[in-house]
Amino acid sequence: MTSVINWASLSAAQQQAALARPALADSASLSSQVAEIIRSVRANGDAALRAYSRQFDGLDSNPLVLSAAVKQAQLAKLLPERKAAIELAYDNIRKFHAAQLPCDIEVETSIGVSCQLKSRAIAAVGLYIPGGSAPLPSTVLMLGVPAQLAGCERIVLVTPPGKPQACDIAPEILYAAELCGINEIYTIGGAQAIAALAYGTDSIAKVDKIFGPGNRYVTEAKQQVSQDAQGAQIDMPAGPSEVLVLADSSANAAFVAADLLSQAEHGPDSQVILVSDSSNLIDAVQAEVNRQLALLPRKDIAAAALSHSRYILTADLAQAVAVTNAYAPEHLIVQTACDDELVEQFNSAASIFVGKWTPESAGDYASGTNHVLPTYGYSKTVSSLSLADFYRRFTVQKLSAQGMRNIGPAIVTLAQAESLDAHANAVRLRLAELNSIKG
Ligand SMILES: NC(=O)c1ccc[n+]([C@@H]2O[C@H](COP(=O)([O-])OP(=O)(O)OC[C@H]3O[C@@H](n4cnc5c(N)ncnc54)[C@H](O)[C@@H]3O)[C@@H](O)[C@H]2O)c1
Ligand SMILES: N[C@H](CO)Cc1c[nH]c[nH+]1
Ligand SMILES: [Zn+2]
Repeated sequence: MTSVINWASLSAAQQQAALARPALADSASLSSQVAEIIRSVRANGDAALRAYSRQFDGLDSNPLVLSAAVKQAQLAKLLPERKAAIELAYDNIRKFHAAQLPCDIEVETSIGVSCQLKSRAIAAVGLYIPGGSAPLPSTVLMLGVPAQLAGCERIVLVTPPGKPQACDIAPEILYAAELCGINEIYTIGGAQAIAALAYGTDSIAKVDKIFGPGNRYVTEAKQQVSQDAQGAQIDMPAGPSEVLVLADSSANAAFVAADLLSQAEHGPDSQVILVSDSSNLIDAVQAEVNRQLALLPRKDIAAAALSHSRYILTADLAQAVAVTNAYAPEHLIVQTACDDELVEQFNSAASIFVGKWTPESAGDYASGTNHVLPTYGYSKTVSSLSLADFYRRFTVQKLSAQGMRNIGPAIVTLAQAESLDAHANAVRLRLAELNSIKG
């Protein structure tokens, strides 16, 4: 059993340490390892991609490009009930994201001065679908549906190939991709896939923006390429899964334990936290976690994640809310006697699951919300993935002669205040011309 942390007894430094992310440990060596992978892909292109597939994914020769024939052969293996479930999830995700379509706006700020805000789809997007430890067709929907709705011209999907062959991309991934109209698919994963999307190789043309979650290598690579002007923009740091459950004595311990385990099974560096004002509930959840863990096929992975899980006892629910806001979880599940009241008090969770009938699995797969979410505490300022992320916004302004007369003098005054005479001249010349026409 993991020991229970009594929050009130910790110093500020101990509280901060108790909320540290395991995936961020040893970040210096992670950063240099990933930098070397990116450097090698930039220097050696496809050859580097094949070498890393051999090293990390155990593949002797990776074709890199998924052929139409292999795709059809894999799709033929799809089970009907899985096809139906993917379609249900697709429909719900599409409904929720279609409601987010941006509207262009036009405002006349002064008479004769028109300002517009327009949105246009980003032309080329790269979607990273994790596949190291489990293929995630649900992530194809989370990224592919908004890319399709936005109307991105080129949608590229990369995913690590299953063993023993590069063509072993799960049929569910391929069917979800087909629903989203994605035809350009590459059998690569990890930091090397991110480098290929950001800089291009002989087989893969570079994209403008990279989307998608992944393990610590993938997430670090996304952050590195986004800091290079020649690289690519990214959606957000969406690393190893995290869930914080805030529950009181009214919660169902078996449900809470199942919710914690559902994220612990993602990977050894996932993090799951229970915060409660009830020590009885914490004891009951710990017992349930041990009982349910033993029955899981992925118990070794979940056990590794549980080794850095936390059970935090707070003095009351107000303190539980404060701990939750300080941690800024990717996912927050609330199971208390006053859920709706508490929801208003959270200011940093990326996605919130309210009440005993709302497991995180609902949002992971099929409620319609997006499961690509910021981790590592970034949700304090970074939002969950939405349709807007697939657009670029830009402004358009147009002044008529009257508009120039109306705001020109103020522009000249402001330019003079900034000692930027050339700025002022660009307006003075026009005002002079207007005055001469008038005269
Ligand atoms: N935050 C989110 O929105 C979100 C959503 C879904 C999944 N996730 C997370 O995505 C992650 C998926 O991880 P995964 O590992 O299963 O798949 P992945 O596709 O992210 O990573 C697999 C790749 O990692 C590379 N790799 C493995 N070991 C390496 C090493 N030692 N050095 C360098 N590269 C190495 C390999 O190239 C491999 O192909 C999980 O942590 C899961 O929690 C997050
Ligand atoms: N919980 C993950 C996001 O952290 C998303 C996911 C996909 N499949 C199952 N779960
Ligand atoms: Zn999940």
